Amino acid sequence: MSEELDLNKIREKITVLDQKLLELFAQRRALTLNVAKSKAHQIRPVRDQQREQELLVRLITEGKKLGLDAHYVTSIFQTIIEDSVLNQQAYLQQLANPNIQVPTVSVAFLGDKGSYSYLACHKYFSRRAEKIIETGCQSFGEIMQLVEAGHVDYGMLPIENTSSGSINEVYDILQHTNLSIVGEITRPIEHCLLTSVNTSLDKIKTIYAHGQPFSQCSNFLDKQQGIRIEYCDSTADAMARVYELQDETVAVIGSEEGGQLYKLHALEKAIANQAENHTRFILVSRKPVEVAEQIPAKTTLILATGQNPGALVECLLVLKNNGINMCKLESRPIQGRPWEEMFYLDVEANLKSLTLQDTLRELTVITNFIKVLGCYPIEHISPTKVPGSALADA
Ligand SMILES: O=C(O)C(=O)C[C@]1(C(=O)O)C=C[C@@H](O)C=C1
Repeated sequence: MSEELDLNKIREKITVLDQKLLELFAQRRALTLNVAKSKAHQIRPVRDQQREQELLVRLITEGKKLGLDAHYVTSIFQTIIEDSVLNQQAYLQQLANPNIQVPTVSVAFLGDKGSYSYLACHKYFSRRAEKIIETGCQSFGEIMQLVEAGHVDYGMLPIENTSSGSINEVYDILQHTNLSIVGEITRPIEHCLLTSVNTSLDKIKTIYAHGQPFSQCSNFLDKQQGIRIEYCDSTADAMARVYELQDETVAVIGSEEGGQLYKLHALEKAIANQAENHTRFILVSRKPVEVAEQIPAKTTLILATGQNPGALVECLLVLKNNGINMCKLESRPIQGRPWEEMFYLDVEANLKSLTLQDTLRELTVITNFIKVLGCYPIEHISPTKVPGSALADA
């Protein structure tokens, strides 16, 4: 066989190229850290979407000359830019909060190894800490208690999901805590049906699942006949039970990534009702953080209005008049005060800004109760769009 077609030889060449690519990625990352240092100096925002667009259009054009598809080039560089922005944000946050606990952090989360919360912790701290000391918990209340008592630095809590909506239990707990929200992370939730032994769907008699994944996969489950659902405290708990059983008639709903930690494999993938299924998690801590001016910030408030008509509208008008965008509004009953509601608002503004300070003063006058739950960097990096003309002839 000619050397050109010798598989081992070709793979060796690919390995060499991949190594070079990695080194180039690392070099680019190091340069963007210098960009962050320069921006810290000049107080310029991390994100510069005009620069991103110019960069993408140039790379698409150059890529086409090399026979590379425009969508391929776009998706690679959007991922690189997302990493660059998140890295710069993490660096600037360290500068703004020199007292932040690093390089080792302790975090409490729901479930055990492999739960969606566990995966969110690892993703969140991957660019912020060298070592994570993990504490899996059985309930959201336990997570809050561990952080409040100082046994751990942080608690990771799921707060909303694009399919099943807000997680009320977490909202209710936030009414009664002194902890601050210091970060957020949104993760894709890719539910799979996982098994511990080789089997087929028609043999499955019992599915273990936590309530949230169960409701998010209701369409798939409705189609399965004669299957019993066994509710578990967490996805990790469900996965551990299925691993122990080593039974071809049982399966669990969980992520493929988490399942790997329990030697489970996916029998069915993408079983959620909605193809795009994401959960937003919040990170709580005893001490609030400051958000660097170069980073887009979100502030979460809770407030209670009087029972008079239009009371909430009045509050929203204060936001409107101050040009503050509200990205989430939620209401929950106030315990012990039937029919009265506590409102939770996420606004896109930095607590340090004069505009938000003025807004809070105005809101204080017209509400019965108001509290800031935290101000933290917006973690969601929406990809910069490239003009259709650049993508054409792909
Ligand atoms: O050039 C900058 O200003 C950067 O911050 C670097 C970079 C990139 O990684 O290329 C990242 C974020 C900006 O939105 C634009 C470009």
